[in-house]
Amino acid sequence: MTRPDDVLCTLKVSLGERSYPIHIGPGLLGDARWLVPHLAGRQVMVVTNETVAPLYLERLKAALPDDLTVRELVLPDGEATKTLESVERIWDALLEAGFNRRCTLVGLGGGVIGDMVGFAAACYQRGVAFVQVPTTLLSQVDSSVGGKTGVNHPRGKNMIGAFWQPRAVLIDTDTLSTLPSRELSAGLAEVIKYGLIRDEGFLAWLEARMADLRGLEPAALARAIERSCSLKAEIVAEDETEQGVRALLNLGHTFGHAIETHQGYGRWLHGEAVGTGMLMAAELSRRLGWLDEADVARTRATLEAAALPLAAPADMTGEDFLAIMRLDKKNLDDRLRLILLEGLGKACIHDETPPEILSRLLEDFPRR
Ligand SMILES: NC(=O)c1ccc[n+]([C@@H]2O[C@H](COP(=O)([O-])OP(=O)(O)OC[C@H]3O[C@@H](n4cnc5c(N)ncnc54)[C@H](O)[C@@H]3O)[C@@H](O)[C@H]2O)c1
Ligand SMILES: O=C(O)C(=O)C[C@@H](O)[C@H](O)[C@H](O)COP(=O)(O)O
Ligand SMILES: [Zn+2]
Repeated sequence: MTRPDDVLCTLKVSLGERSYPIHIGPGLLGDARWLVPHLAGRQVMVVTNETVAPLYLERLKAALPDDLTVRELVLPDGEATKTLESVERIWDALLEAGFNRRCTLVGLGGGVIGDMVGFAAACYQRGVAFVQVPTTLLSQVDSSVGGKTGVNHPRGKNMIGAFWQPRAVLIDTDTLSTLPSRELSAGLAEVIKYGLIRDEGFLAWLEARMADLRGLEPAALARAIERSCSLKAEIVAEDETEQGVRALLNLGHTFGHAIETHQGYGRWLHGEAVGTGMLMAAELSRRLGWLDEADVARTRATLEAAALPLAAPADMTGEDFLAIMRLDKKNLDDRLRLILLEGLGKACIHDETPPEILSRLLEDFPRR
């Protein structure tokens, strides 16, 4: 049994009058004290997938008191299942169980589950409570925090969704012990993102500790999760609905989402596409005169140390990129808005990239 003081830390996401906690530590999943205070009423629907269920569902359910009505829904796995049809299955299950407005949805899994459960909660009976229990590194450092929820459309990532904040985020660091190494690397891409956009010191720390992180060294992982969540919480508190600074969290995503969409959801992991996209953003920043060769080399080396791909798909042309990038949610009117780097640790929103410089980058960036 985990004692409360075993929790490594609790952070807070402050949103005006509202706030919610992010609890980070080993063993949280199986301890009622972290989940039960955040339930809205007596009805609980735990939504997970077929990979995570055999690993963690029983442990989570065992922590819930017997006098609650608990239902579970186990969805298929994979980015290709992040669809409205999957969300409809959640709504069907809630209605079938007769759940009302005081129910709570619990998303147990990676970002795909978390994004869908959050969206289901945002819409069910016009909005019910939900709690994020993220089990991948990517979901622990990024998707579980901040309230972006939704599903993909064949024409673009996360095109249908809502801002809907969880009541709490419970990060059980023990769950990372079962994560495949490719998924760990994908999560490291979003961790590196925080260093690149906002914290050069953290980037330097990541360069020094990358081997420990890939080796699942507990203290290194805890520090990476805590710093990432705290940077994300700070940005979301400043700009909940992406009117300004929150767009910086999209570094690498305009290119990365284009790769995911073009290749078919699931072929590239989100973190892999974002890693390549961040290198594209760094190279574009260099061509605009903001970064020097050494900055780009450092970005490339950090991504390489995390075992992330460094080249775009061989079958994707510059025009393929542009066609999808034109639909990006950050764009205003007909202007492409990109997140670029004025320096390492300093990102900016840019909507004046000369089209010929962008097109050349999209054509001559390495392919694999
Ligand atoms: N809402 C946001 O702010 C936000 C931020 C970043 C990413 N995202 C979204 O998150 C998704 C990517 O999330 P992800 O990388 O977690 O992918 P994912 O949810 O597909 O999980 C990755 C894989 O790991 C498995 N898995 C999960 N936990 C495990 C564990 N502990 N042990 C073993 N296997 C485990 C999953 O079943 C899946 O096969 C994308 O759809 C992306 O768009 C959203
Ligand atoms: O929280 C945010 O804001 C982010 O942009 C985090 C991203 O890592 C994440 O992939 C997000 O889902 C992308 O959002 P989108 O609005 O570009 O779909
Ligand atoms: Zn992302």
